Amino acid sequence: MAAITANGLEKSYGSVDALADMNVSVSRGELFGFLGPNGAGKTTTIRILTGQVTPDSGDVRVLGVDPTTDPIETRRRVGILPEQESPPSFLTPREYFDFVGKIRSLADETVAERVERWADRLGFRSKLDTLHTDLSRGQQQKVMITQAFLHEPEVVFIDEPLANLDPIVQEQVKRFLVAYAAEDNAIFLSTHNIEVAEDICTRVGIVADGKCIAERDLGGDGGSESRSDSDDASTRDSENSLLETFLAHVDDANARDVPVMQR
Ligand SMILES: Nc1ncnc2c1ncn2[C@@H]1O[C@H](COP(=O)(O)OP(=O)(O)OP(=O)(O)O)[C@@H](O)[C@H]1O
Repeated sequence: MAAITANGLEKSYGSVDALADMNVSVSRGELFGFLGPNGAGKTTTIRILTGQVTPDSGDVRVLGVDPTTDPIETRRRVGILPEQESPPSFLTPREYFDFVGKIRSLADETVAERVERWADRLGFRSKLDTLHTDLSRGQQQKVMITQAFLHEPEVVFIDEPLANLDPIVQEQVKRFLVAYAAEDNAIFLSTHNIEVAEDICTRVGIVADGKCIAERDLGGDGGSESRSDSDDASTRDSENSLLETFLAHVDDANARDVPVMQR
């Protein structure tokens, strides 16, 4: 059973069609990159998959739960790292993690032990008792990464996890994400950053105009293995870099005459 599926998702905001027949499926063990330009529909898809927005039509399942009818159970089971979200300015990281631990039904000792581990992993131990308002953007980002993984969820949705982090921490987070997905979890990673996707993702979906217009297997180590079903487009993709694939499909989509890859 796939960890995440979305079939035929449509969503409009007034006259703006954010999603138009979005289809995507992610299995356990995958670090799936969701790659697309501004306004392509990535955040809207994540918000539907995490029960924050109701689609106009289409079916979604996350760990067998329907986020449209059971958003609370969905959010209980998954981790979410939203784009550009800050921890509460009036709390310290330790207070915030205690709060997150409570709503995640974690024992106090479990929270304390995991917080220590994450503070060491990301290098913010000295800031655990500093108000968030006095932390840098990067330090706040480390806190947000920690809260997403605190309950060790089987599925994690991440919007641009590496923004504001220094190169050493970026590398640590990337290696952590690869290892976490490999432990039979699923990570859904939305990004504009093709190099990051190429570096760590097992597979990417390229999104434009509210739908997934192409997919590419990367073999999990930045390799260039192509999909097993070899139509002309995927054969061509296997010979191109991810950047070339991305630009080709997005340009095609913008011209609105792309032959959509069969999925
Ligand atoms: N709450 C909203 N009200 C109106 N329009 C919205 C809303 N949320 C998203 N949109 C529109 O829906 C489209 C898809 O937006 P979405 O945020 O899903 O794209 P995205 O791929 O995440 O973009 P980015 O990479 O810039 O974050 C855009 O045209 C956006 O302006």
